[in-house]
Amino acid sequence: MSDTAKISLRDVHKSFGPKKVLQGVNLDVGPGESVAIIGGSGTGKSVTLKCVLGLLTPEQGSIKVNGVEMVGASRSAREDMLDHTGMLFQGAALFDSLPVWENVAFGLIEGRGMKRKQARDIAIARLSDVGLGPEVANMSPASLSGGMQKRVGLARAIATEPEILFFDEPTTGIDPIMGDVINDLIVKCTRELGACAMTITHDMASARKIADRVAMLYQGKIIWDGPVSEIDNADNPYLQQFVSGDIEGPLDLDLKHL
Ligand SMILES: Nc1ncnc2c1ncn2[C@@H]1O[C@H](COP(=O)(O)OP(=O)(O)OP(=O)(O)O)[C@@H](O)[C@H]1O
Repeated sequence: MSDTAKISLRDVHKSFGPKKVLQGVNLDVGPGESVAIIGGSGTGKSVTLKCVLGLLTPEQGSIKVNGVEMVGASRSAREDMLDHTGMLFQGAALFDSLPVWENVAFGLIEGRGMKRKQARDIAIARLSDVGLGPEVANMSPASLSGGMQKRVGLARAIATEPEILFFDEPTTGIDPIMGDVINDLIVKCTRELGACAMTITHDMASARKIADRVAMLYQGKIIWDGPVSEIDNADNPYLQQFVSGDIEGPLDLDLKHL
């Protein structure tokens, strides 16, 4: 798998002072595949994502994106990688100073140098893909509901037709019904692009819907990795406790982090 993987992590270690967060993470995301990294609060999901995006540097291990080593990569190699990716941030992270369409078109105008008129037309088409009409194009993101902001964030993530999509806690902060709408849109948009996706989430309903495969992070390692269809029958007590949400079980939930 690692030769053809779009994203490949090998023996990734990341510490903060004495705190060892990642202690040998191995994970592959294949072409067109959607993988969710699940795990409790503070297990290192965000740290893993930040390492892949180059926002944090692991002290050991390899992270390849499209076959290119990202650990210790030059700024231009990292920018080239980011040019092929789209990202839906937790909380959408839109610029309130720009109208909705310019948020969606940001990567097209700033990254690709596209003319504003053409970029605006594409932005309106992408907004339509996520169920938003042209009337929202000139609105300020601040005037939208949380669910609409997530949709705009998704439209922005897919605007440049990336090969790789990252979703950071896509359903956090919105109600379960809107969360389900976002999950459906993520599946639709990812499929239409033929992109691969890496999602970090602690929302099992979202992971089940979005992902082909789930990888569970615990104590710095992926302790279970398998198809979504095998989650319920998996013989792994850590995964079972996490999936069922039981308080009692082998997961060593460190209450200091909650
Ligand atoms: N920049 C940093 N400096 C020091 N410690 C950090 C830093 N970033 C993360 N950590 C620590 O790494 C651990 C893992 O954090 P991380 O944010 O990856 O957890 P998570 O699994 O994403 O949790 P959540 O679901 O609550 O967001 C935590 O103990 C956190 O305090």
